[in-house]
Amino acid sequence: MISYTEAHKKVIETAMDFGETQVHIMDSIGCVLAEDILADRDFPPFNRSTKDGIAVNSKYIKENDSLKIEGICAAGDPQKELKDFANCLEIMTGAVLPDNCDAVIMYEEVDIENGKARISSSPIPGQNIHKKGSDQQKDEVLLKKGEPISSQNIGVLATVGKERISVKKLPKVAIISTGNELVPIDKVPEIHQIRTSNSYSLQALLRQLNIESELMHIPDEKDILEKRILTALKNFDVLVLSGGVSKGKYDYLPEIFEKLSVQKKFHRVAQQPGKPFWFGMHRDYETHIFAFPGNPVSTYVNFHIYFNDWLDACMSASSKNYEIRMNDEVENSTDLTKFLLVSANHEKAVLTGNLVNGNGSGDLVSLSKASGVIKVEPQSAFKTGSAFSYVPFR
Ligand SMILES: Nc1nc2c(c(=O)[nH]1)N[C@H]1C(S)=C(S)[C@@H](COP(=O)(O)OP(=O)(O)OC[C@H]3O[C@@H](n4cnc5c(N)ncnc54)[C@H](O)[C@@H]3O)O[C@H]1N2
Ligand code: MOO
Repeated sequence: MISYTEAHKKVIETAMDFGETQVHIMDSIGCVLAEDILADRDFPPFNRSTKDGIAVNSKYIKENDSLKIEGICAAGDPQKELKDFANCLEIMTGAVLPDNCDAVIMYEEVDIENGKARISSSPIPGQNIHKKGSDQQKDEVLLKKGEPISSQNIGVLATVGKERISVKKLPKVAIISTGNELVPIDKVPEIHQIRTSNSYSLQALLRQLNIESELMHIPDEKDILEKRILTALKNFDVLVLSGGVSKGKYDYLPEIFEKLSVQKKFHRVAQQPGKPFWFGMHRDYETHIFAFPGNPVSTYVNFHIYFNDWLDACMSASSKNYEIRMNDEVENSTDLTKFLLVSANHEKAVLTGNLVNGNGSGDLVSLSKASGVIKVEPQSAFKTGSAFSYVPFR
């Protein structure tokens, strides 16, 4: 059995590039940019008024002058021109500063009467003007290839006219549940049966990562497992399985993978939950297999501590590291790396957490009370207030 650190390293080592694809701007949130996004023009593209008021030429006017109003510059009007430098033009926020003007005085500082504007102070050149190119200049890189696209980035993409964007392609994933005790969620289970909750948790997690996936259920029968897993290996980039990898008489998956020539990278990790995790790759089809143990907490935690980091590596994105201070004493007297469920809070800008009590890795409702897990090294004990590496669920 290998350690969690070794297992994690082996998973990350198999990360691969799935190529690029073009998506509509509104389907790009959360995707990773596969192209640099350049400024198609200066930002702002013209000297832009930041106030509603009057545009003037500061060199030709002084305090208490009464300036004749030549006209109005609205946002959306092409640039106008101040004819007489001692006059002014009314101007609206977002309008192009007229030619021969170098300052804007806001309405609150002007008295307008009979087509004239009296000013109470001398304007400073450049006041209330958002200067052309002062934010960014044409052809500057606004968003870098490799950056994840956030909602803040959407406005930037829109303003440079990128309706379709080149992003990193995400893997095609099949979620496979195994086990004769499982029934679909629209069926009422017999007393000895349960509904297949892991399939939906996994699909939800993948959806949060923008990955659409296909659900499959395969009964515990070797011939059917072999046939259907072979088909899935040929048609998907990743198979995420839950269940069927431990020591049970019907835990056929490791032997089926071997029969189908899937290269085993490891089976079983010195960790809890999630010890019976099986991970491998089919060389010919380049399909990755994450076969998570069936207990719901094991499946869910393993997805976070392996799959998420693997996907980040595939997207050349760096995984985030969080630290949390625990309000409880924490102890791990086993030889396994433990991942304990915690509920986290922000206290004075510090992330703090409390242990979530649960009934082990079969207690899926305990997951709903948790916001993530902390990693606790084997044979260790910590006082209240100690810091841990934290993996958030959301
Ligand atoms: N002799 C041993 N027995 C077990 C060991 C061990 O080391 N030696 N490890 C235990 C650990 S730890 C785990 S975790 C489980 C994992 O077993 P499997 O991966 O083989 O999973 P199953 O036996 O098929 O199922 C376990 C449990 O999970 C439920 N399950 C499975 N799939 C789903 C699903 N899609 N949705 C909801 N729940 C699911 C299943 O009904 C079982 O209750 O093995 C221990 N045993
Ligand atoms: O490790 Mo198993 O994942 O505890 O139930």
